[in-house]
Amino acid sequence: MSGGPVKTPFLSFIIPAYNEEQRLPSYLERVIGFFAGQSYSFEIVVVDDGSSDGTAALVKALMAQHSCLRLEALDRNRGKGFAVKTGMSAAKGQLRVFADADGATPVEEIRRLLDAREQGADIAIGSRAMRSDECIVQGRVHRKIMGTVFNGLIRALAVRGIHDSQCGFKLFTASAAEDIFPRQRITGFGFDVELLFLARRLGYVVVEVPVNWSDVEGTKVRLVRDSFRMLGEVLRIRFTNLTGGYGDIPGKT
Ligand SMILES: Nc1nc2c(ncn2[C@@H]2O[C@H](COP(=O)(O)OP(=O)(O)O[C@H]3O[C@H](CO)[C@@H](O)[C@H](O)[C@@H]3O)[C@@H](O)[C@H]2O)c(=O)[nH]1
Repeated sequence: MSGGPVKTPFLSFIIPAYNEEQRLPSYLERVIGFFAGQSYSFEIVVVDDGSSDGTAALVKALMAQHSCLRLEALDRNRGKGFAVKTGMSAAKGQLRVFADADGATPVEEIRRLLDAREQGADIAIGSRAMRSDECIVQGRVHRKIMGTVFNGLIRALAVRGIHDSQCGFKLFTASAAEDIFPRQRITGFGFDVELLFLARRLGYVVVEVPVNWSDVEGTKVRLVRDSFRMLGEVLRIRFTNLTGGYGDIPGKT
């Protein structure tokens, strides 16, 4: 566990975005409005993942009005994992949070991640699978079933004790981020699992916290195709670990 409570941190809020011209503007306005009312300083880093629509242009237009906003533009579509990694390395905050562009988890839920950090977490991850009276998870039934099956596999193959590896709402301290992200290999949706796997191996305190989440129309995830890809990525994590591909990390087996 590193450090105690962090007072008035500088916080980076990273949003990976791929063809998000429809969903991003309202979320960005909400995020900017929320942080403007907080006592700490912040930056918002949007990583445009080689979008073919007007995502980058709309962020640039908003940058003229909001100095807290930055854009990292990838020259081609590289995958959510690559986009988050890029945002994390461009970020300057003592605390670094990434969140999906559709606002499935309301930005206000960040208080739950910050509370976990105050209590000693190096990494706090939003979870849709933990029971809490305060939390509402709204989504389609087939996705919930797939999520349950996928997370069961994750627990068996890669990271024990995690109920929801895939929720796109996660906080890292700067030191944890700077240790973990350079080791990340997976560029697709399976990257969350790799991050958690590396965090565990490197001895970071990972705390899972229940958050509100709702299925927002316009998901880019293709259930069958992306589920198989993720499964392949999880197997790749095991293989990379077994063959020493992660370099000098404790507990390679
Ligand atoms: N599809 C896709 N999305 C990308 C890409 N690069 C960045 N993203 C961004 O990744 C985020 C998640 O995509 P959504 O379209 O919002 O999908 P979702 O159904 O809400 O995603 C859920 O499942 C994903 C896979 O497990 C999770 O990564 C995500 O957090 C959430 O739980 C969005 O911010 C999207 O712009 C890419 O190459 N492809």
